[in-house]
Amino acid sequence: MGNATKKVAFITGAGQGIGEAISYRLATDGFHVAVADFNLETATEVAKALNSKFGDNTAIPIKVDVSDREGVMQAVDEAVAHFGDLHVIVNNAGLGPQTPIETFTYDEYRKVYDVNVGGTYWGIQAAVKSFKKLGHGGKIINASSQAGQVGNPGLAVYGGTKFAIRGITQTAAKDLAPLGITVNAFCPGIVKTPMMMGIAEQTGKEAGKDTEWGLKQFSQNITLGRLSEPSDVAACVSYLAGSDSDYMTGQALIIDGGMVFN
Ligand SMILES: NC(=O)C1=CN([C@@H]2O[C@H](COP(=O)(O)OP(=O)(O)OC[C@H]3O[C@@H](n4cnc5c(N)ncnc54)[C@H](O)[C@@H]3O)[C@@H](O)[C@H]2O)C=CC1
Ligand SMILES: CC(=O)C(C)=O
Repeated sequence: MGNATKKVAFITGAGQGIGEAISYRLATDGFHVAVADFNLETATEVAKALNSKFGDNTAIPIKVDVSDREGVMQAVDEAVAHFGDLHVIVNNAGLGPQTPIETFTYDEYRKVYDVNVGGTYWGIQAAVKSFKKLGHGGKIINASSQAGQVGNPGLAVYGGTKFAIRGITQTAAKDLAPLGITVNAFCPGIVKTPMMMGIAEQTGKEAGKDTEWGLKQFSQNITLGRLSEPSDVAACVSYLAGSDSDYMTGQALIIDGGMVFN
């Protein structure tokens, strides 16, 4: 069994955007947080900020490339060795480039699938290995998207990965329930992060317009009339990471301000 006094969460893509907000929210909820990112500089900044707000050893930064299976295994082991336990993994890291359907290349397809889908597979495997070693179940939380609910123009590759992540979530939920492990996904709408600003900029550029125009193309049908803050998403992930969601598995929680109605 593990020996941490607080629960422990491992969060990928935690150096900025939604992952940073999830790190902050789970630290607020009382978790130790492994702030894992390809960019060690931003991960270190986030961990430093959490330690200064919530106390020493609340968080540690970890460098990881989620597309590298062995690297993910090692990164999760590093977090468990440091904190002594693991209860939650949030497979949040993702890439979201525009990929025009007629012209995207093999390399673009491979890169996005390796990070978004591969990173989710390897995060699941690493978490299960640790949960089993620690002798308890746990929670696996995967980042899908509203673009994994409906097709978004220009996002053929990204959208494919986000639909795939919902499928992986349902399958893993069935495979892992006997081990006391729940697996759920979250599906944000249009969230004000560097990723979304990049997509909006490119959409605008291709139409000879600016980023603001590009953003409007994605955000004009939001029922609540505003874009999402990263903290809106983090609040729902807090629910998925906590005991209130214990009787929930294989689900995809849609947090999109009413863009997609099922
Ligand atoms: N921003 C949005 O509107 C939406 C985002 N999402 C999903 O939420 C997740 C987070 O998105 P954002 O915060 O917007 O993205 P972002 O691009 O702002 O941040 C992503 C983070 O992941 C890290 N990262 C990228 N590749 C990595 C790799 N191979 N290994 C480890 N870390 C890596 C980056 O360094 C960065 O810190 C993604 O999975 C995205 O698809 C879903 C729906 C909407
Ligand atoms: C970036 C993203 O997930 C969108 C447009 O839904």
